Amino acid sequence: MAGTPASLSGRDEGSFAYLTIKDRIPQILTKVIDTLHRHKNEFFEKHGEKGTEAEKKAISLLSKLRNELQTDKPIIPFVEKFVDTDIWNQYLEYQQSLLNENDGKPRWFYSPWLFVECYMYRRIHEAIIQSPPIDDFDVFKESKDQNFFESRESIIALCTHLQEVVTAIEDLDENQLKDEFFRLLQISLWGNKCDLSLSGGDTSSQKTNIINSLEELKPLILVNDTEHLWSLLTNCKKTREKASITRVDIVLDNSGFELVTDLVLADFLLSSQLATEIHFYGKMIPWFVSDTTIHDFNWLIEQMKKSDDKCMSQCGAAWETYINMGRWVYQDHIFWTLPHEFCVMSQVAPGLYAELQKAHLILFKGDLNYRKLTGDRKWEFTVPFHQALNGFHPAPLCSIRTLKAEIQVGLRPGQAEQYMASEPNWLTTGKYGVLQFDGPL
Ligand SMILES: O=P(O)(O)OC[C@H]1O[C@](O)(CO)[C@@H](O)[C@@H]1O
Ligand SMILES: [Mn+2]
Repeated sequence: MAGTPASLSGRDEGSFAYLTIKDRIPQILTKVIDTLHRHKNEFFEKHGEKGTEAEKKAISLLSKLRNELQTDKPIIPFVEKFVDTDIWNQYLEYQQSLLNENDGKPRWFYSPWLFVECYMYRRIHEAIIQSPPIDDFDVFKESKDQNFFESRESIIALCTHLQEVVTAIEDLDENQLKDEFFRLLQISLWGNKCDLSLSGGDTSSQKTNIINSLEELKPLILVNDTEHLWSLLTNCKKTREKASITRVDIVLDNSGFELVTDLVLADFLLSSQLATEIHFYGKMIPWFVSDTTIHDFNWLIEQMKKSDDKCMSQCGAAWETYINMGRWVYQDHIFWTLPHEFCVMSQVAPGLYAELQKAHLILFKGDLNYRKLTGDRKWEFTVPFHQALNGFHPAPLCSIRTLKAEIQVGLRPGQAEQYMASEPNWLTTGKYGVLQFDGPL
């Protein structure tokens, strides 16, 4: 693509991309294989010998995949028919077309990191769907659920807080509402620390009450555009006609604690009438270990509803009502599990792009979405966010992301250098975060 910098890639030895492909991805694959092993008896009980055979088949396909990766073999096309197989295989051809003659085929440690990392998760899915009758098994389900259970205390604290706010909402003045909005945005931001891909699939839950840590964490927000979000939504609220809507779309990231923080924010947006309708987008297949699928979304709300904690169950019941009333809408689209940068969405998935255009504001949760928003490219730190979006402007948008990849744009001159000097890994530990807005002011 002319005028855009090169992609992050495993070609850069020692880079985070390189280390992810070398260490983290094989570790995740090994965990997936272990998980299948551990469920052997369950598969047998459910499907008899056929279940055992399927487990063996999936494991052999995944072992082959791990071997291809570790020996830097060419990226091979998908064979199993699925809704996105043709698009994926076309994309593989496109990656091939970008190479010079003597570069050979796209390879794990040579091609763009975003592409090969997405490809790995799609290959895991292929191994599973090639192994009926266990073809609907989510290899990451167990760890996603564990993250939710381990975060119980923080979830209770958060739900208790939300119930207090919602009960008193009519009495809150403009400043108090604004403070609450900022608080819940920050909670949703730090909720993004809890993904299971960065930790190589190891547990990463929220064990402390995050509300008490917000002040301490504030200096770690490198770009904080929350004022813009507040102006935009209060403006919508003031100018809105009686019957008209304000729609906020949330492109979800991880299930478990992070999803609770997002739903709490979504609840507040409706309760405060800053929005009248929320649309959520999840993944159609298990993705980057902890990403939310429709099963995770429904499962989590069900767990909340039947919790023995009163505030948790109140939240669960309210959220179910929002869904039944159509004020919360969950939407799937295969585009979210393709390897494409978002700047090509209008060509690759025009229907989805048109859908996003209906939003007054789009919130993109998490690091992978940031990588796709900016194309996972080696942008200068001071390049404006608007420029790095490379033409992707369906509606005003905001990235809510903790930094877990060597990419960040829109910083002030000197800001990056300041962190670089004292903390060489500042870009990849999830310690820092951004609430970064793009849209007309
Ligand atoms: O859940 P998130 O915030 O998208 O983070 C997933 C992250 O996992 C990693 O790919 C590491 O494997 C990050 O670099 C990546 O973006
Ligand atoms: Mn994720």
